[in-house]
Amino acid sequence: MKLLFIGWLTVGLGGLAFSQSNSLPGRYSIEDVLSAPYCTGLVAEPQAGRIGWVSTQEGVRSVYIHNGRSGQTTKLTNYQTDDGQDISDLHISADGRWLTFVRGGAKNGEGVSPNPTSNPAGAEQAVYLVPTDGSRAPIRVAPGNHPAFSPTGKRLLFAQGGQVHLVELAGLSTDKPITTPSRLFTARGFQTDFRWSPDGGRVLFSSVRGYHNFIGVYDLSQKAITWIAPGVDRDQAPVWSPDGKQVAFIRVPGKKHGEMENVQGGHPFAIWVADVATGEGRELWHSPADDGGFAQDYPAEPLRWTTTNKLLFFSEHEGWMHLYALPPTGGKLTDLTPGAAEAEETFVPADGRYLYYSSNLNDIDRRHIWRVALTGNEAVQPEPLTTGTGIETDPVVVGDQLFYRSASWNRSTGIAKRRVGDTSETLLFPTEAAPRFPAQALTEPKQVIFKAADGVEVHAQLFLPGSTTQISRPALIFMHGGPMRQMLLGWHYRGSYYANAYAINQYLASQGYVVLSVNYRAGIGYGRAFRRADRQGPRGASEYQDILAAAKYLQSRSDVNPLKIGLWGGSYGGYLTALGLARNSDLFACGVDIHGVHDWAWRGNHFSPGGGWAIGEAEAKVAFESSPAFNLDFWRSPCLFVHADDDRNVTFAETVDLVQKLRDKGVPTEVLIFPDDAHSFLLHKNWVRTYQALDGFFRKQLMNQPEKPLTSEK
Ligand SMILES: CC(=O)N[C@@H](C)C(=O)N[C@@H](C)C(=O)N[C@@H](C)C(=O)O
Repeated sequence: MKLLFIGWLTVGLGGLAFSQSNSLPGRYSIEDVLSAPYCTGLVAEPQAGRIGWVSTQEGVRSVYIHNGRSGQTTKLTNYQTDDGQDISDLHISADGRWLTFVRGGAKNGEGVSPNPTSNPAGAEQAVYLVPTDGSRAPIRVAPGNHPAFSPTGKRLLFAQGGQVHLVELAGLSTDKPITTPSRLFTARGFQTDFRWSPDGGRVLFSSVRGYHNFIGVYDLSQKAITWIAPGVDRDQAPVWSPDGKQVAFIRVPGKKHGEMENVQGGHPFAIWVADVATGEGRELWHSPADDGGFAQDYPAEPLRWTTTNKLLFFSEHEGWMHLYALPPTGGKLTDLTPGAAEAEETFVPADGRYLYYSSNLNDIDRRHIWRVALTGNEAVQPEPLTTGTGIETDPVVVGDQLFYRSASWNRSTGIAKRRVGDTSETLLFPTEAAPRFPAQALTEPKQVIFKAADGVEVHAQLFLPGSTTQISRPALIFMHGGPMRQMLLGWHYRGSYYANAYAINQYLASQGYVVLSVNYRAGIGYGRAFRRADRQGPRGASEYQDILAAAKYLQSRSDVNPLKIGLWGGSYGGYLTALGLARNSDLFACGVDIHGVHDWAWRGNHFSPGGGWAIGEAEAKVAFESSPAFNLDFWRSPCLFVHADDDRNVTFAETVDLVQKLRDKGVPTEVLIFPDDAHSFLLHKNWVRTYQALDGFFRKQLMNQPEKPLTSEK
């Protein structure tokens, strides 16, 4: 696939020439720092003593399984290329014999899956099954997603076109190990959130129907659906009681005419319980305010019913994302994860005795694993299971072993284990470092805290070049996307998008820049008030104060050249990059804007109703004024724009429009465009090209050095 590299190059005004002697020769390349395997999708089947995960290395995605009893790790797939086909949604059957996964990206509104290689045959999203003994290659079951094994592991449900399908798993010895998939039942709406009953005889699901959702139970023997407490609400996240006689679910108010999605807002929610036999339900608890939405969207398991008969759910009603316990008969609500911190990924073993979770408690710019007892009446006492300067997330427990995703400031995210209670970890995967990965050449980021003009405290991570000579260096400000994200003092856990960003900030420091990664307001990690800061984004861009404060911090450093401060970021970070250049080209010498939002008012009308931020007609003016596109008269600094045109999060037109308008004004722009890739680039080589272009652009603009020749395409 040929890349379009259209340079609209106008030599930018340089300001103070940056001394050649300050640009340190890179001790490693961009490909080197992106060469380590990166592990995601950690899943456990404790009954079978197994865990599974996905390892992505330079775009090659592989599925692994580890047998906790034998200690053996087996690679179950043999994909060989940077093919742009994501692998996700792993599950292991209770008997441990099968693993299922989804390969390929979800369809968009036109029913098309991402096809980043521009494969003329197109691309699909499909469900696969693979025996855990590695005896055969994965079996493509059917187009679809959301696979779910039955309790015996002999059946598999999956979604196709919003309907529930079933496949039976025969013995491996037969030449036909699975039956032909068939639709299990038909219901109106879009079925999701499948849950097998403990006896495997019924399937619990959510039926999404526009303004409302119903919870349904399909009985396989009666071939009948029972609707659970149908109302005018959006019922979601249903779970079974341990005895299969009841279900619990989260009830969110139904949609009103004209109501639009708002990623930053919240909505009231309630916890309900119902009898399956009668479908009759009742409310056990409701949030005191609009504390739902993010609390249910962010975690993998928004609601659980433990075998120790407790309902566990997330809520922000006390100002932080905490997990709460509620008796299924109603009554006292218990905060299981107290403290000025957020709880994220969770795991509860079958015995229901403990909750394991990841949190930034007592270490707000990292993540560690904690545990809290769910039985007995003793006071809630969270116990730290991992500490130190690493980043640990996604806990799962098999027997007495705790497995989790483990990273540090100079190690990409792998899979580690330790006996519960031990202070040291064993790195299970990868078993050896990638040959080119420059672990010894990386710099440990330092925590920096400063205040914005309105007094809001902002956390950041500072990456300093290795050289100790105090010289006046160029500096770069990195801004994450979302904006409900948080960069950390180590390799990021939220997929390759942010793991790559962390790696490139390391690389830029190695090139001689002072790099500051800014956790601006509207991000997570610092409580609900910070995340839902007033007048953010399209309502006034209040978070821009934090970027100005970051610049002020850098200007105060004697090792920074105040005339050579650049901006870079992706998506929401691209938005803030463009906003900085539009509003303060006097402060920011240049920028790299990767698929940024540039016109909130346009997004509110053309991306989705309200643009995901509930931007209505009444707010269109303030939304436009909060956008980079609002006033381009003062934009002088050069900008490199990078965007893929099958972007389903930030429309490609946002960059086409802005670049054309900047060209009309003679503003120096460059573009790097990837036909058919998506928002978070699915092709590793596109990330490499992006960062090579970013490296060359900053070298030219901030170090007055010629761009390095691009490495040849592999
Ligand atoms: C509806 C909406 O805006 N959802 C946001 C999560 C979103 O898509 N944000 C993008 C602008 C963005 O920053 N995307 C990536 C980088 C992310 O981290 O979400």
